[in-house]
Amino acid sequence: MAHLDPFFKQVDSLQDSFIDRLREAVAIPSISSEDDRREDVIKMGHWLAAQIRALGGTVEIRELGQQPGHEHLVLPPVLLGRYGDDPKKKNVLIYGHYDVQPARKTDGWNTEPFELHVDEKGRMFGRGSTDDKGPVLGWLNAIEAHQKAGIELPVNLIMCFEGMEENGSEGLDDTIRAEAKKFFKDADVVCISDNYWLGTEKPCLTYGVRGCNYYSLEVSGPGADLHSGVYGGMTHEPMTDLIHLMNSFVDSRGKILIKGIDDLVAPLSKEEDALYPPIAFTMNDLHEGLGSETSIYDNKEDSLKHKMRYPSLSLHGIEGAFATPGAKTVIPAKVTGKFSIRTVPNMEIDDVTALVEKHVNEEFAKLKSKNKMKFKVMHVGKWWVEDPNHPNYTGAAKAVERVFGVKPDMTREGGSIPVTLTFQSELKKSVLLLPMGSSTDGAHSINEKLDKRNYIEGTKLLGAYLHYVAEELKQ
Ligand SMILES: C[C@H](N)C(=O)N[C@@H](Cc1c[nH]cn1)C(=O)O
Ligand SMILES: [Zn+2]
Ligand SMILES: [Zn+2]
Repeated sequence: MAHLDPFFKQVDSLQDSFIDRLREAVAIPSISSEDDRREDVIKMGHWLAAQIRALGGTVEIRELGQQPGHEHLVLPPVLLGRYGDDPKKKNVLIYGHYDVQPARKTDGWNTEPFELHVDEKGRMFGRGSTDDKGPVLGWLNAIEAHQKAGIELPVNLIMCFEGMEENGSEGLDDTIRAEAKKFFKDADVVCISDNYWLGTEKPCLTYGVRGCNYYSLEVSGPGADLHSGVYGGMTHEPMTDLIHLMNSFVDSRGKILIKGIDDLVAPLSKEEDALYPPIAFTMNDLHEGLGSETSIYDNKEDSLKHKMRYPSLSLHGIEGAFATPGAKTVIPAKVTGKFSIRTVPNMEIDDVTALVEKHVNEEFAKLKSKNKMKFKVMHVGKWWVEDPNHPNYTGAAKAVERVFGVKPDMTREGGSIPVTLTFQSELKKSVLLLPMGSSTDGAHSINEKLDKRNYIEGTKLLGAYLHYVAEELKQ
């Protein structure tokens, strides 16, 4: 595919303007989980639609109405876009999200999270740089570089970009179901760039994700926060009860202590066991990503299995807890613990929830507390696994070899992208995850970044993939 060379050249010469495009995107604090940022999420959706239109694409802005359970909030729109409409070409459906996780400088960022900061090593710091604004813009960059190189895209693009991915993808599944036989009806394959390489050097193709069941647990008792000197020892304390419950879920080696969870996990076959040793990943890669040597397992195979094919339970935080510096002698009246379980084959969402709820009720009963406890499901998304031998994957593997000169690792993602399963089951088409960012990008963390190399070579990869997958689909 010699005709890709002028495209690659254009990507190189346009790199400064591609970085400016990312700078503009990062400057919009589109945090989907914070009520007072909802306007910014909507603004970001409109900014993205304008970018697509400026490149000659069309966009329908699908409004989703009020957010269920939070009726004071309007859901950000889903963007349904198209670029190219040639009936002789195959159609690639691309998905991404334009919302981001929360970020404040005071969380420990070295630079302002919503100002793109490029350092001397080419690391581009900013919230959303790798998750998922950089990859989404990679698709637009690829279109622009094709135009400037005078090369036609070999496929039509169908686009689906949402603004609630980091907050349960509210409203998206219904849109996909409603559009499966309409807007998405011509899609031949689906490609999503919204996850990460295992390390920093070798690209990967990802054929699975873990699911995520996210829960909250509220414990309340006193009518208001109390003075611990005046009432301590005389009342059931909500925080004490909550800490007991939160401590009963998982041990410090990551073993889930909720009865019955392990029985839901598909057994490891010999064939699957053999997939892990060849993966180019080292304990150093893991330690670099962790920023420490606090890994539970001391070998890569066990580490990878516990990321890719076993469940994990994480404790995320406690609302209402006294969390600011100082030494306030308070008994919080109401505290809400938040935790989630990353699920894997064959764990069904409702079976997991039933076991968690039973466990919580039994543990709370043991406390004989007069406090009130409320267990809630905040959001759920199921795991997904795809056939990695489909032409969607062989095409992508050829594109990786062309751009990076290596065969990609085949991985399953530890994070969750519930829409993968929705696309697979509603459209009955192959879904591929083709990541741009690396393991050290710090998605969801402080100092999130995307390396310039990953952004620029990643843009080439997304463009090259369209050519190779078009070829593979012809055969
Ligand atoms: C992998 C993807 N970029 C991502 O970060 N997904 C989120 C989605 C989510 C949020 N709540 C539950 N799932 C994740 O895996 O945390
Ligand atoms: Zn993401
Ligand atoms: Zn994310």
